[in-house]
Amino acid sequence: MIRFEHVTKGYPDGTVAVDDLSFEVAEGELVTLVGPSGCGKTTTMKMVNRLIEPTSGRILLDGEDISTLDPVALRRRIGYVIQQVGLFPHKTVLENTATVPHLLGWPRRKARERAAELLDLVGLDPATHGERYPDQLSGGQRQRVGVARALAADPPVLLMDEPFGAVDPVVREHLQSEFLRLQQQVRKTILFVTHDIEEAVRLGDRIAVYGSGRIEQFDTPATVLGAPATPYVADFVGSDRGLKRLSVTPIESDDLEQPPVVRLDDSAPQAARRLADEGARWAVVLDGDGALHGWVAADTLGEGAVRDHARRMEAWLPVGASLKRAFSAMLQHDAGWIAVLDGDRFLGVLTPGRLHVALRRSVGAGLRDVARAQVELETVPGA
Ligand SMILES: Nc1ncnc2c1ncn2[C@@H]1O[C@H](COP(=O)(O)OP(=O)(O)OP(=O)(O)O)[C@@H](O)[C@H]1O
Repeated sequence: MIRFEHVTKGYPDGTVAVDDLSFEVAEGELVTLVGPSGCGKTTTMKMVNRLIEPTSGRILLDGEDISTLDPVALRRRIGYVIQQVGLFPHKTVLENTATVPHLLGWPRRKARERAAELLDLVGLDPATHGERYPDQLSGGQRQRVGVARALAADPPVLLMDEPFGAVDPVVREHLQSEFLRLQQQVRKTILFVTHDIEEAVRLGDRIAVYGSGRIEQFDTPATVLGAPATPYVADFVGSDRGLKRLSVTPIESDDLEQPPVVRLDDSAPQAARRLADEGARWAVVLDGDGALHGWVAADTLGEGAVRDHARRMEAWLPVGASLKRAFSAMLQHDAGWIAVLDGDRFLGVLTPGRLHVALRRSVGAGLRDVARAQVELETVPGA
């Protein structure tokens, strides 16, 4: 969808902001560009909407060389969100959001309807917030208007330059979660600049880690954290990269252990004998429909049915949740294992041992992907 081919940007004073950059962003993919200040992230992004022209190389959008396109028409195909938001102070939130549809010549009513729909999508009530002016909103709300405005004309591509940089960490995390949810719905092709590695791994399908003017590694968050390509990347992602990896690795059904399972209506003495035979100290308890009810300890199984002795499960997780959530739930409930469900269906339990295996699996899987990434990076000398 967006392809950089040997793109270099040099300035007359000899500064090389971006040096022979080659990479590709697939349709519907969110790529985060991360690196220290001055490494060329913003330059990379601004070359896509031609706010900056490369010195050499070319950028293709959907196969078309963007240098052959009219810059104004090009920008209307590309949503742009920046940290300072850049809302027009004398226009209402609704008018701000409708800016691009208006420029595209949409009828006024249609543009306003679209703007209201978008405000709703980013979590702002158009009736309450739509008629306000930007200075009557909080910083987080202004960022959301910025995102809504960028999406208004439904551009296939979004460029986002530290869009959540100006808000406090709590609001920021909230905006990131909402943004991820939104991206699930709209599936735009996104280049997202940040200097925050946490944000980069949380949001990116893939991450480009920048050194000075060059990409040092371009891969999935799990691989960048699990197998940094260079000492520079290892240093940049931080010594706690193992912990960060927990948050980008999902629980898969293959990671789970299968403990003994009993049903609520089973006879308790029979269940006790079975657990004793299997040498198990506890079992998961399912109801008649196979949905998770809770668990039962072998040494508490007396007379009657399992339901008379079973305890409700305090915590469980959906398959696909992050290992970080699993680990955090184990700590919070002081539990040695956590049940994992697919909808209502019980899949198995995650234990600390399996969690470790899952972490190693995520790096292995990431490494298998490296072949693909190398193909894309092979034209970048030294990367
Ligand atoms: N007009 C210019 N003339 C000379 N050098 C420039 C010019 N504009 C940018 N640069 C330099 O290009 C390099 C890359 O800048 P860029 O804005 O892309 O960095 P960045 O990674 O986005 O940094 P930040 O996170 O601080 O925004 C920097 O060293 C910057 O000083």
